[in-house]
Amino acid sequence: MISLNEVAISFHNVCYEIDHLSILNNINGEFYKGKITTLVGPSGAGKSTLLKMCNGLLSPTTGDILIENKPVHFYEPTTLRKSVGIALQSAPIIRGTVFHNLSLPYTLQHKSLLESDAISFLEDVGLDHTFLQRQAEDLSGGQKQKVSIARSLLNRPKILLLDEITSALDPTSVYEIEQLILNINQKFGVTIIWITHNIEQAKRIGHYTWIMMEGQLLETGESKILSSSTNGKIQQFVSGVQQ
Ligand SMILES: Nc1ncnc2c1ncn2[C@@H]1O[C@H](COP(=O)(O)OP(=O)(O)OP(=O)(O)O)[C@@H](O)[C@H]1O
Repeated sequence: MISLNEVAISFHNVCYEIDHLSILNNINGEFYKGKITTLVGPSGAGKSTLLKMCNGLLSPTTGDILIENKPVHFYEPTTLRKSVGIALQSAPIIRGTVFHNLSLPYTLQHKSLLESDAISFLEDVGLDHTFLQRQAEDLSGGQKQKVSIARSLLNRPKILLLDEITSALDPTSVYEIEQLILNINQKFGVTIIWITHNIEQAKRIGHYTWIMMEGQLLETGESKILSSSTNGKIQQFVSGVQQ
């Protein structure tokens, strides 16, 4: 039986310009519900720009982006930010305890986070209750990233955007973060879009991959395209990154 993927986000002829400079050029493609899509390409290809369009941080100059079949501008910005979470390379941590850091999205919504819920969010990212009262600034890079991911789960997002979240981490932490993202994807069915410069990671983690270059979407498909693509530019990019 063929199972058809449902679409979480679709791009239709999306262009983005700054000061008449083309940053994204006619992007057409789909991110599938409950799947992990890795986004790869050389520095400056437009990956972060494209990611920021998925939660309304940036808007296309022309073209349309649909989230669950509705245009991005249909959603109220705070509703959109709740259903599309984001985690960045440098996990933003503020002074105070892990509990204080975790509570932040709720504090901003004038809500309070129950300690039992905070523990459950920490457990989802592989940290036990003893972390709750630790000073967040004293944590290792990998632990800070886990707290940041736990915080981005607080609003129970349907979609999670990840921008190079493991590029500053040691191999053990990289492995742990990969495992917890896989777990979040499987346990909660969260759609993941993950920018990475690590081709092996893109193949290991992604069900699908988008390959971008110079503001264009060169190829999309199952992540094996990173090995099997016959496009010379892609072959050159992949072999260059792996050297
Ligand atoms: N506000 C801006 N003003 C001018 N140029 C910008 C602006 N934002 C992005 N750009 C340019 O757009 C291009 C794409 O940037 P973007 O950060 O999306 O690339 P990227 O693929 O994520 O790169 P990297 O892998 O290095 O993070 C780059 O050439 C960048 O310099």
